[in-house]
Order: sequence, then structure tokens, then C-alpha cells
Amino acid sequence: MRLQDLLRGVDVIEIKGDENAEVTGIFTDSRKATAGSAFIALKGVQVDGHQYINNALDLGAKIVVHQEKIDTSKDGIIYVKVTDSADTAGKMATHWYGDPSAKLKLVGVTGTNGKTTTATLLYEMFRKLGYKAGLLSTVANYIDGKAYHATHTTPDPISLNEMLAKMVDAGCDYAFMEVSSHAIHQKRISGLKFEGGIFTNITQDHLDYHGTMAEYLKAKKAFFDNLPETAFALTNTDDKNGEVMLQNTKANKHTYSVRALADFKAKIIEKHFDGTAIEINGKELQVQFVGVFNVYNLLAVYGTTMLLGQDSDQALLILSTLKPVAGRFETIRSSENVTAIVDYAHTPDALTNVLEAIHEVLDGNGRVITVVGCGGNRDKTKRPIMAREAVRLSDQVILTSDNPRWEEPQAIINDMADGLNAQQLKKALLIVEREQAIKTACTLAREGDVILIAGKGHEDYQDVKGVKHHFDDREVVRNIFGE
Ligand SMILES: CC(=O)N[C@H]1[C@@H](OP(=O)(O)OP(=O)(O)OC[C@H]2O[C@@H](n3ccc(=O)[nH]c3=O)[C@H](O)[C@@H]2O)O[C@H](CO)[C@@H](O)[C@@H]1O[C@H](C)C(=O)N[C@@H](C)C(=O)N[C@H](CCC(=O)O)C(=O)O
Ligand SMILES: Nc1ncnc2c1ncn2[C@@H]1O[C@H](COP(=O)(O)OP(=O)(O)OP(=O)(O)O)[C@@H](O)[C@H]1O
Ligand SMILES: N[C@H](CCC[C@H](N)C(=O)O)C(=O)O
Ligand SMILES: [Mg+2]
Repeated sequence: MRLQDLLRGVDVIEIKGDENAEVTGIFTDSRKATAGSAFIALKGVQVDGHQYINNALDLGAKIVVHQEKIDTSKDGIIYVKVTDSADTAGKMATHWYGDPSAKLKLVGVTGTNGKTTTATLLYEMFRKLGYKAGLLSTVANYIDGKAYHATHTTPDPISLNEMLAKMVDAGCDYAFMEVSSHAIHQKRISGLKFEGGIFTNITQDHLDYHGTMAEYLKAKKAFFDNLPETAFALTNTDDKNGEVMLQNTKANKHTYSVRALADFKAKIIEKHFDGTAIEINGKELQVQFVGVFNVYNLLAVYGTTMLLGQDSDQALLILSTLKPVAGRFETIRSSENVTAIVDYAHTPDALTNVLEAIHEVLDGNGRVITVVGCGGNRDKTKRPIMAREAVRLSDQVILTSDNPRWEEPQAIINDMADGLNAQQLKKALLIVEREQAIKTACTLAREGDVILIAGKGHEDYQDVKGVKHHFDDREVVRNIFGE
């Protein structure tokens, strides 16, 4: 592809060299650069990609895209100075892969919690409606039923557009993707053409990265600010920032709510462990999901399905057949009638919601034992809050490890326990080994009790000092229950 075609829509300051040159590939990682390719130098979080320009040239790159001043330029190399390399990487990736998002109806889901659930259920909904569809999510990526390993919630722009192009090749009509705040901030989604955007909610998370809640909110809001007027923007007005998110969007605004009047409105009729009876826009149905938070997710799915022009009765019928996503409120029952629930709650709000959902169904009949940890090298301020919420809403809590990464597991657990006073500490056990923590919870549980194992959900590893050791909460529970 010619360089000038790759630079369409890019804010270029200066090109030194032939803009008609043929480009053989595009890379943001110097280590992957190939002969005749373009290397885009990104200012990263850890290091500055501008330092690796010579490494890319050594591997044969012929074009350098940069935003910082470059002291030495080499003969025969084309230098393109842009205002923003990250934005450029997104746009160049869309051109390189033939603008795949414009050939699909692409819907992005953002918010602290519920992205994976909402995006996955939308993907399933549209496949059940008879369409070919794709999904980009934390758990896995899918192209019309075929699974691909996912490394990020939202991939880097090159991998992202490559996946979307594969969806186009496979004949997909729709694509649903999670849009993480990191991805918005790092412009991984630049150049994508969205048909619609969904906002689920915003509560504390990722303060390690964004610094403050205001910055976190700003990052999420930028997604809606950049939607075109042809798109729809669907927001949860029960979230206190639901309307703020759409303040400056050009997209068509739509709302969903459980508490107030909205375009898409749900009412909860009855709750039990296997599902919930609800009403959506006046029509009653039975869904196989537990917890009010899941009613929000289902409402977002229904609303989006309507905004994409599908039939209401058919959508509601399919909604009642959808099943929980892997590691989200996954229940495993023992022969002694103990219920273990494996859930991906790894934020204070998610943990509170899941525990409240358990209590609503238990209705005082049975105790709640919670096993929970917090990830290493992530937002430290959520640790004491999560410990307090666990203690407030459980009869017994076991604080344990969840991907300690480069931190000492015991130090993370201590940060959690620091949130508890002497009285609260009486309810807590501190057990570093996650398997031992789960075993202890199972030993303590009696008939009718519920064990919540929170934080890891679908994950099948424990990340310790850069090594992912096999570990799966569900597998551990099944072994203990003797299945
Ligand atoms: C903090 C963060 O988001 N980091 C992401 C970021 O890396 P970075 O900015 O640290 O990159 P860097 O190491 O500083 O390098 C800067 C540039 O130099 C380049 N480089 C570097 C070394 C070299 O030898 N040559 C070279 O060219 C790199 O390729 C890069 O382009 O850009 C990389 C490429 O896109 C990502 O893989 C990386 O994700 C890291 C692994 C990560 O853990 N990210 C998490 C926090 C994340 O993104 N999470 C969200 C989900 C959160 C949620 O919703 O819960 C996600 O979307 O997955
Ligand atoms: N709408 C919601 N509101 C609040 N909590 C939710 C909601 N949906 C799910 N949760 C809780 O959050 C956890 C994570 O859900 P899900 O994986 O769908 O969210 P996510 O936004 O994709 O998370 P991540 O940012 O880690 O990818 C669930 O296991 C559940 O505990
Ligand atoms: N996307 C989130 C997932 C957290 C899951 C939890 N198990 C942890 O490792 O902290 C993150 O990377 O912060
Ligand atoms: Mg997710």
C-alpha cells in the first residue's frame, strides 16, 4: 500500500521523503519490524518507542512515523512527523486492513463493569437471530463461533483491525467489542467506525493508571465524544454519570433504566438462584441470570438489539435462552447442598453487587462465605474497600491471593486487612495460598451455605512474577466437591 493512502485522515506535520513509497507492513513494536515496513514510534507507559527507531531500521524498516523531534535522519529513510503517533497508529491500522469496521456494524461497550457480559450476550443474540457476528472480549475473541485467544480487553490497533478484517472475510455482519478505558486513553480505537456505543456504569477502578476518578471518567467519555452523528449512544441513566457520558456526543442518544422512565425499561418481578423473572418495556420474561446488575446488562443487550432494527418479540424470546458468561456468577453445587459461586468481581462495586444478589436470593436461609483477593500492581486503594465490603456482606471472609504479579502476596493481603477494624477482623482469615483458602471455605460451609469465590472468574492462571501458573477456581471447587 502507498504511504499517502496509509496516512489518510492523519494529522501530518511534515513528510521527509517520497509519500508515494510502497509500504510493506506497519509496526508499533520495533522487534517485529520487517523489510520495507513503517515503524510507528509510540510514547508508551513504560518506555518511549522513539528510542527504538534504529532497532526498527536495523530490521529493514523504511518509514519512521514519529511525534517527537528526531536528531539524526538517515539516507533513504522516509520520516513522517505527526501530532499524535497513537492516533496515527489507529488510523494507519484501519487503512492497512481495508477499513474493516466500516464494513461491519460495530458496537462498542464501555464502563467499569458489565462490558464482557453485555458484549458477549450481544454476540450470542445476533448469532441466534441468524447473523454472522464477531466478538472482542476479555475472555476470548470470536469470529462466527471460532475462538481466538485474547490478551487484552481491547487489543492494540493493529491486532484489533486484523481481527475485524478476519470478521469481514468470514462474512460477519456485526461485531461487538469491549472498549476499555486504557484503550480509549491510548487511542487503540482511533479510526474505527462505530455503529453504536453503550455505557454500562462507572465506579472505582484503575486509579493506578488514571490517577483520579475524574481522569477515568474523562477517558470513558472521550469514546462517546468521538462517536459520529450516524451512530447511536445508549446509556444507563441509573448510573450517576450516565447522562454526563453523552453530554457532548453527536450520536443519537438513548437510555435504559430499572428505576426511572427510559427508552428501555425493566422491572424485576421475582428473584431465585437459577434466574429472575423480569419485565422489559411491559413484556414479562424469565431470564437465566441472577442479580439486579445482570438485569442492567440484559436491558443494554435488548436496547441495542432494538437500535439495530431487530424484532422485539424475537429478541425477548432469545434473551430468555441466553446463559451466563464463563466465570460470571457461575454456580457449582455440592451433594451436601453447598453452592459455590465463581465470579469475576474484582472492583468494590462488583463485589458489593454480587454479594447483594446472593443475599436477595438466600433471603436469610444460609450463610455466606467469601474468598477474595486483589490483583498486584493494580489500584491499591480498592484493597481496603473490597475487604470491608466482603466483611459487611458475609458471615466469614477469607482474604487470599489474586494475581500478585510483581508484589508480595502477603503485602497485598495486609493492605486489604488494613481496611478492617478489630471487630471486622474477627470475621476474616488470611490465607495466602488461594487453593488452601478455597478448601478452608468448603470445610467451613454447611448445608444451604453459599461460598463466593471472587476476582478471577474465567481466568485459568495465577500470575506470579511474570509467570502464569495454571489455576482455575472452578476446577479447584469441582475437585473438592468430588465431581
Ligand atoms: C499500561 C498499559 O496499558 N500498557 C499497554 C501499552 O504498553 P506500554 O505503553 O507500557 O508500552 P511500552 O512498553 O512503554 O512501549 C512503548 C512502545 O515502545 C515499543 N517498543 C518497546 C520495546 C522495544 O524494544 N521496542 C519497541 O518498539 C512498544 O511496542 C510500544 O509501542 O501498550 C501495549 C501495546 O498496546 C499494551 O500491550 C500494554 O498493555 C499492558 C500489557 C497491560 O497490562 N495493559 C492493561 C492494564 C490493559 O490494557 N488493560 C485493559 C483492560 C482493563 C479493564 O477494563 O479492566 C485492556 O484493554 O486490556
Ligand atoms: N452491569 C454491572 N454492574 C455492576 N457489576 C457488574 C455488572 N455486570 C457484571 N458485574 C460484576 O462485574 C464482574 C465483571 O463483569 P464483566 O466481566 O461483564 O465486566 P467487564 O466490564 O468486562 O470487566 P473487565 O473490565 O475486567 O473486563 C462480574 O463478575 C460481576 O461481579
Ligand atoms: N482487567 C482487569 C482484570 C483484573 C482481574 C483480577 N483477577 C486481577 O488480576 O487483578 C485488570 O487487569 O486490572
Ligand atoms: Mg471485560
